[in-house]
Amino acid sequence: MYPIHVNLIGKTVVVVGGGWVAHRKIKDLLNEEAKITVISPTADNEIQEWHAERKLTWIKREVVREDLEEAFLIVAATNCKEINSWIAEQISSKQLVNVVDQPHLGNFIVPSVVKRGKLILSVSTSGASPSLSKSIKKELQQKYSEEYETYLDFLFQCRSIIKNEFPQNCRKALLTKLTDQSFLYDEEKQRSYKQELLKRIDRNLVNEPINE
Ligand SMILES: C[C@@]1(CC(=O)O)C2=NC(=C\c3[nH]c(c(CCC(=O)O)c3CC(=O)O)Cc3[nH]c(c(CC(=O)O)c3CCC(=O)O)/C=C3\N/C(=C\2)[C@@H](CCC(=O)O)[C@]3(C)CC(=O)O)/[C@H]1CCC(=O)O
Ligand SMILES: NC(=O)c1ccc[n+]([C@@H]2O[C@H](COP(=O)([O-])OP(=O)(O)OC[C@H]3O[C@@H](n4cnc5c(N)ncnc54)[C@H](O)[C@@H]3O)[C@@H](O)[C@H]2O)c1
Repeated sequence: MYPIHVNLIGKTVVVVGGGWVAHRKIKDLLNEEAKITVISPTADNEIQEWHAERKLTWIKREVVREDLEEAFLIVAATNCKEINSWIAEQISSKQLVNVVDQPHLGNFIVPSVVKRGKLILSVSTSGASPSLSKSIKKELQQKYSEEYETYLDFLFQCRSIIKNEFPQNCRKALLTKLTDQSFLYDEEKQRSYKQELLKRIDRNLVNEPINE
């Protein structure tokens, strides 16, 4: 299994089924700003609310082949094994499909995820034990606290400045320095370091060492 992070903004996603498993996958897909269509004769209350709020489109019937044609990504999440396998058979080699009850029939599986802003930690057991993925996720939630969100924004901004303004030969040292744990919980230190970088650029001192 080759792990990748896919940009789903505006992409057409079809979820077949409207039960608990579909619900869990849809919740995460909504955060990705995908264009979601749910095909299912029944849908749980929250899926119906999302439909009413126009966050997704629920088509209240059984799936047909045409529903799948335009989709970039498909989740086969019905409680019917035969329907889920049939969905996997309809998919072209250019589409992504997740089959929730027979993962080997699809071409991707969904990991357990911790998000802290730009930091994304995803855990998979290659399907061996979703429960273990969930429990490792809980350990990571403890270890990687909320502060990482601000810290990642700081790293992103400093790295952009360094990449654009500092000479190649001193970039690596500066970038490594930024991952020093002492920055993590200290927003004041983050601010002053960023100021120092900008000051260096203003004064044309980009080759001088920085003592933070
Ligand atoms: C990570 C997570 C993401 C998500 O779904 O959002 C996810 N499953 C989660 C939870 C979970 N799933 C199941 C249980 C009950 C306990 C158990 O069975 O262990 C629990 C625990 C719970 O609910 O507490 C049952 C289950 N899951 C699959 C099957 C079918 C099979 O194995 O054949 C069955 C049996 C159904 C049956 O009994 O019939 C299959 C898959 N589940 C995966 C992902 C993929 C592999 C991930 C990996 O590599 O580890 C894969 C292969 C396909 C996929 O769905 O992409 C999410 C954690 C959410 C979180 O982080 O909080
Ligand atoms: N991958 C996972 O994480 C995971 C976890 C638990 C269970 N499962 C498996 O996922 C499957 C679904 O579980 P659930 O709890 O969501 O089931 P559920 O019974 O709550 O929901 C099934 C949904 O599929 C819909 N459906 C049935 N036939 C359909 C059709 N022909 N076209 C469109 N929709 C149709 C139903 O109307 C219903 O909304 C189960 O088979 C279970 O084995 C997977």
